[in-house]
Amino acid sequence: MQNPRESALDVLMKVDKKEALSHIAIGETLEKYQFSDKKDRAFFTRLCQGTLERRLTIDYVINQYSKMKVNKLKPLVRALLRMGVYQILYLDQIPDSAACNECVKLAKKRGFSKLSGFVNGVLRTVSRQKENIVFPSREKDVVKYLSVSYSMPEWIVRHFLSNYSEQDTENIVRSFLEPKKTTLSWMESNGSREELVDSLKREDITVKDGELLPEAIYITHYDFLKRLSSFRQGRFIVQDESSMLAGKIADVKEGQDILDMCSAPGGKALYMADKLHGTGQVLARDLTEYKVELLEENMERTGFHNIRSQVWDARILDEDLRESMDVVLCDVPCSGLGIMGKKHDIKYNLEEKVLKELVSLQREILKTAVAYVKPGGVLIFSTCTINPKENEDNYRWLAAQPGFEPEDITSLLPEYLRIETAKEGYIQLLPGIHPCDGFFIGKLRRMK
Ligand SMILES: C[S@@+](CC[C@H](N)C(=O)[O-])C[C@H]1O[C@@H](n2cnc3c(N)ncnc32)[C@H](O)[C@@H]1O
Repeated sequence: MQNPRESALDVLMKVDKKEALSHIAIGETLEKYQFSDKKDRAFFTRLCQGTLERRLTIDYVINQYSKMKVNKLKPLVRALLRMGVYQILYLDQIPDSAACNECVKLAKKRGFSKLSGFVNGVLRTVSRQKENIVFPSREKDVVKYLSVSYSMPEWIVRHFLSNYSEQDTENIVRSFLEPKKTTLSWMESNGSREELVDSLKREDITVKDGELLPEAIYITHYDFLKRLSSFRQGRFIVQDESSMLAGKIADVKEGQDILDMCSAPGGKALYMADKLHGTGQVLARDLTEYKVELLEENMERTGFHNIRSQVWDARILDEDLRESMDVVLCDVPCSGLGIMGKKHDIKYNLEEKVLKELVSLQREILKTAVAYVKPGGVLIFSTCTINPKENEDNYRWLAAQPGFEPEDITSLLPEYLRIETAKEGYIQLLPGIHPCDGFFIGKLRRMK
């Protein structure tokens, strides 16, 4: 990586122009420069992620000190200013003068010499005024306050406030800005947990036990996961504990037939295949070839033989599978409001009207899902969102289907998650309140 700031600038512009999703653009650059200096790669990643996750706060600050509003600026100048302000406000180890100078140099290098003075002026003013910035007052307008302070669009803040207390809403939006955990899910079929931990430590990775499940391992100080020998040997998959919990609640037993209707890139399907210990079968489906290829890459890496992939639109009923499955997992496409800390694009790209469309798509998928569960079998419904219309309402609809009843999941949960709703068959995990992504899991059984 010749210049991490220039690489970050390219990513920020691509994302701003909606030419790529940020995690993909960042991942591609890291892959391209996988042998570059570890420090440069870490700085590049922080600069991209930090600038993106704080974008609304940064834009508010730029608008205070620039005579031209952020949305009127040329894309390159906008990206440079955002990146510069991020360094000035949030990266203590970078002197403000270095942040300004490097942005000015990049403006000139990219053919914007005439605007380099403007870039310099705005950044130097922000640097001088950074202790005096006036942010919206909580007392006057709590929505604006939470939106600007935690870089969250106002409609999402309003949406959270309509479902949660002001304090819980603040905890949720704050949590999205906290340092992200990378969590590995140990694949027990491919070696012991001790062997995995030893192998990670040998490659200088800091390892800590997860909080909710024994499979979970938190890692820090790693550089490029795909280069680790334990990754190549399929000893783990990257998976948040909330997703592992969906697999755990499915409570699979050796020899079972399992259908995962929306499975790519395969996290939960692999978790369940692992628990079958080489027996039974997971049929893992997704909508497109591209998605199924992502799943297949992970299948190949873990080497599991009891999982089969297939392109299939989950809205279409497959008569051949009617009442044939011990476990059906329906991890539906959703608004993703629970994972905005990891996927920064969601909060900026999602539109309120899409929430409704998602509920009807989910309902279409759930309608076919119920048909596949054999008498005595279970249906697991999950999402990575925190929207009652996508979660509790859909779950209630499922519970009202003839022959289905909610199943108490209390005994399958770690002690501290044994909340009241678990008895009614579901749990809503909230970021900032529980130590994982925002996630919903519900379980129902078809009566014999
Ligand atoms: C939440 S993600 C699944 C994550 C996956 N279960 C895992 O643990 O890795 C939802 C998936 O639903 C897929 N999807 C969307 N519409 C679909 C449809 N009509 N039929 C099948 N899959 C669909 C998306 O491609 C996406 O991969």
